[in-house]
Amino acid sequence: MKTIDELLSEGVAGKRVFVRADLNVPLDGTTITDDGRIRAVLPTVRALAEAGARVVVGSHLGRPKGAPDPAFSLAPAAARLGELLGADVAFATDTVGESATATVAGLADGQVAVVENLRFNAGETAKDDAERGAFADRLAALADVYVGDGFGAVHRRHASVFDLPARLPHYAGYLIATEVGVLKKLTDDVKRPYVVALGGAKVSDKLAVIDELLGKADRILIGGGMAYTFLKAQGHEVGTSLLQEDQIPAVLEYLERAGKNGVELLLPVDTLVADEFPDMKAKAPTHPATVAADAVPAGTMGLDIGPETRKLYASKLADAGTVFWNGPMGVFEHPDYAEGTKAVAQALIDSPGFTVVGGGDSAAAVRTLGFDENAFGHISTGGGASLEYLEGKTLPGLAALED
Ligand SMILES: Nc1ncnc2c1ncn2[C@@H]1O[C@H](COP(=O)(O)OP(=O)(O)O)[C@@H](O)[C@H]1O
Ligand SMILES: O=C(OP(=O)(O)O)[C@H](O)COP(=O)(O)O
Repeated sequence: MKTIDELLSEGVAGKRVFVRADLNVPLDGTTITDDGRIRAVLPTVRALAEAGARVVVGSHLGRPKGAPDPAFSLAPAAARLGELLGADVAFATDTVGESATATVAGLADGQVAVVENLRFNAGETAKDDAERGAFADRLAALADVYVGDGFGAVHRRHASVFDLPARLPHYAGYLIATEVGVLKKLTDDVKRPYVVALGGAKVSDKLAVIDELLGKADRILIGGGMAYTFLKAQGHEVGTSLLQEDQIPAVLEYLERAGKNGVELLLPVDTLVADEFPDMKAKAPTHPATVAADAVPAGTMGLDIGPETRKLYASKLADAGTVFWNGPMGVFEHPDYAEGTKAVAQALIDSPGFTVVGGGDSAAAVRTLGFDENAFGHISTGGGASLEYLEGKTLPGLAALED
């Protein structure tokens, strides 16, 4: 994999460099609640700008449906990037259209532009190679060189991640180099017990990784939205909690295989439930009830692990040699459902092992809940990406940078 240092030594002054970043930051309206992912790409953007490149930053934000949607505009992220760089950052109101073309043409050496959300274009995420390729061709017309630095999206076979680098000279940015360096250590030299804690809301993606993890981890702690598919699979009521019904057979097989392989696959023993999902903006008290995991009342929604589970999971992390944690244990954005995530974060800090927190929201959670970033071994900007790396999978966005 050629790195950005090689690009810089070859010289980039006057060249248009497309940086595929992951600026998928959590937003409250148009306010960025955690800018960690923007900070993470600064070294790459700054080095290119200082070397006189015309830097074009592209990213997705959220999961819009292949068409413009103001709720997912990258404008707030572009503004924050400008503040952090201490320089004006131009913003194109489309991704490959007239605004993008004019904005990029107007860049002077050393200037930076952000183009609008890549996923406002159906070609970005299309399954069809030709459709993705056609969009990648349009992106390629905006640049002379490609730098991949959106680690959080390298597991996606998307046009800007996979097809675009094939069309331009390509290099890995500093963030990708750092992330891969740390995760490689986790695959090459795992100190045991190796404990993986999984939660969050991207249930379908993350249930799938357990398949491989059953051959690697000693303990897997399940929390967040994915817990309820397990509880349902065991025949329990889960009310209106997040549920991936089609993965129930897979989950039953995981439970069986864990038993055979001697892997501890732990589920919550209690959970906090409420009648409805909390209003995040109001942050008003919601009066959750604590119930046993096998006694979720019909019509209620599980929103955090309960106090007994917090204690259980902390004890399972207390002697860990290595910990990888992806996915908040509950809806941590609301104070009534943050205790599970806080308890697991604290247990990582207290654990003697090497600890990695991965994922946009997990990283945001530890920062916004007031934990010291330096108390963890590594905070990765990618949840799904780091999980798939740890599974040993070939990641499209890394493979594309290799040839
Ligand atoms: N029980 C739950 N029900 C619904 N959402 C949940 C639950 N537990 C956690 N979440 C949500 O999961 C989201 C983060 O999920 P995800 O994107 O998978 O994590 P990451 O970005 O760290 O990979 C958070 O916004 C949090 O509110
Ligand atoms: O937030 C992200 O991943 P993560 O939640 O697994 O950390 C990345 O920006 C990828 O987003 P996606 O899962 O919508 O492709």
